[in-house]
Amino acid sequence: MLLQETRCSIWLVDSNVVTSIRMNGIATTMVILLMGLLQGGDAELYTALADMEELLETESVLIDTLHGYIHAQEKRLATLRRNVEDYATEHKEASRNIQQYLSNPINAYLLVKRLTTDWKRIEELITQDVGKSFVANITSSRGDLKFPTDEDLNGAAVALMRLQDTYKLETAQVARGVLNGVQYSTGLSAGDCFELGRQSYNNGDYYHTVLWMQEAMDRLQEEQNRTTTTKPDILEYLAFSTYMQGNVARALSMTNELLELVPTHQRALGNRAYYQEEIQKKSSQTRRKRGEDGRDDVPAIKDQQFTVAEKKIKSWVEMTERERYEMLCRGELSLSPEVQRNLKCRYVDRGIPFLKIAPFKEEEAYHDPRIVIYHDVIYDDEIEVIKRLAQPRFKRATVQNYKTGELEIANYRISKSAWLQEHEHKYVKAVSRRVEHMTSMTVDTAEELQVVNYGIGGHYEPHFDFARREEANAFKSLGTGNRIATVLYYMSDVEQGGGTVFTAINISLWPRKGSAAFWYNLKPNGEGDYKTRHAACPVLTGSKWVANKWLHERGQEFLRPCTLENQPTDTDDGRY
Ligand SMILES: O=C(O)CCC(=O)C(=O)O
Ligand SMILES: [Fe+2]
Repeated sequence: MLLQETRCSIWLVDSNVVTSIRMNGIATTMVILLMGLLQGGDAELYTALADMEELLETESVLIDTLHGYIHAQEKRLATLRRNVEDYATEHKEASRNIQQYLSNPINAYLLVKRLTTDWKRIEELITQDVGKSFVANITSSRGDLKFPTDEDLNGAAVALMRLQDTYKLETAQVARGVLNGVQYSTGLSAGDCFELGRQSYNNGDYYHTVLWMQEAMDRLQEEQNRTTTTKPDILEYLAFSTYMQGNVARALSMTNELLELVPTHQRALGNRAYYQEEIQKKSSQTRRKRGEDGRDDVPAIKDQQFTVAEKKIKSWVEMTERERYEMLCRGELSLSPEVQRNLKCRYVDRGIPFLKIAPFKEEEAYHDPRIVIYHDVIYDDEIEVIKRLAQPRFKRATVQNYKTGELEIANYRISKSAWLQEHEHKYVKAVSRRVEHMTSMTVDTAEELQVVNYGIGGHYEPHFDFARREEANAFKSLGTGNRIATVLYYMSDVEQGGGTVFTAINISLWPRKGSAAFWYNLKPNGEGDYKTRHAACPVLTGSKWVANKWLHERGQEFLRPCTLENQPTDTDDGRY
């Protein structure tokens, strides 16, 4: 069980805001997440964890079928064994005194019978294809059973690589079933590692191919019954990927090792000649260069070390957004103590009678842009109903192509989602309308409730929720203007990973079942606030469920009066 930080321990009512206290480092136990309900869904099973539960159902049918097949085979073999034993006994009897045996007409008859009808029956037993009916059984129920496709296998492998990179997971640790120091499963065999390497290879990802083929090799040395893969197979992939990574000498030595094991390996023979030629070409080029300027153009080891050292001390402003995103996902960037001190937690009632009895718990996560978290604003029974309604309608989440305005699937957004309308269930309506109390805006012009479930490595890379000027067509058909604000309900805890991170202001929000994050995407003058750029980190372990409510500009004119001025652009820590 992992611990998750939450900063609020004391909640103060509205009137006490000025004197409210910020508390740091209070740990709350996160609940390990159980997967959602088992229902429909479309292709691309790996994109939502909830859909993958159906694969366990498929596996259970396969296990039953295999047990049935083995049982039938055992029965067949037992009959054959009995028959052969009978034959042997009679034969032994006959061999003792052949003439005497055959002089008995019954024996003579039985011998003939054994070699005619009895043998026919045995022949039938031997040639009988018990397997066919079992395979036919699975094939006929294929319509009901969900089978993953090769695309699913590839998607799941790519997701694992993404997790490995984002969370800096060591290959050997992952192979042992350890994720971020937590032991989860029994681990991977050499053959499993080989398959991961092969998937990476098929994607042209030679970096991960090398990592996983190397791991396959290490695992193979440890495995007692080395049957899950073979050394020559690993060496072949390893050598070529090492070459593609630019290390010809190493690729050559691996190919030589392969040829020692399989001297007639045709591809290896061809590759060896090619690598040798490459090495020769390179060394004559280097000789020529040295002759010209008297020095080697390979960077000195010292220079390389300097580059690495330089990387380590990069400030966050110098980092790429990708680097910041990954650090935020790992929880490695946090707000300065001065900024944290000014963020408050308070009870709010907004003068609404119902909230006077049960006020919202509002936690400030950032000031500019203002991002707040409301705790305990969606209840377990509401979550269960919403998940149950959404899952049969799940579709791979889409993104808008900003040139064409078309919705399409993209690898930078991997999840499944469904839209729910208020009239479908009183809970959908309640959850939608509650947003009005949180935001003091109307949801009359808001989009329907978007329910999202993230599968293995599911994520959504940095993006804006609002449409930028160049995306003029984005919400045209809705006729309600741009997305003025976002309310993001968290409908699950996430055991590891799955944070919502803001890459321009360096904050990470960690999903907590029952909470909701709220922020304005647009400044009061209607311009998009680029500081709201955010992302959903890949889910490392657990299943992540969220629901989006996007509010639009229309109808908010008197609720959030616009100004001609922009909001101030400086954050209170002066970093942006
Ligand atoms: O799932 C999250 O944490 C964020 C999702 C998000 O940004 C979106 O759906 O637009
Ligand atoms: Fe978003």
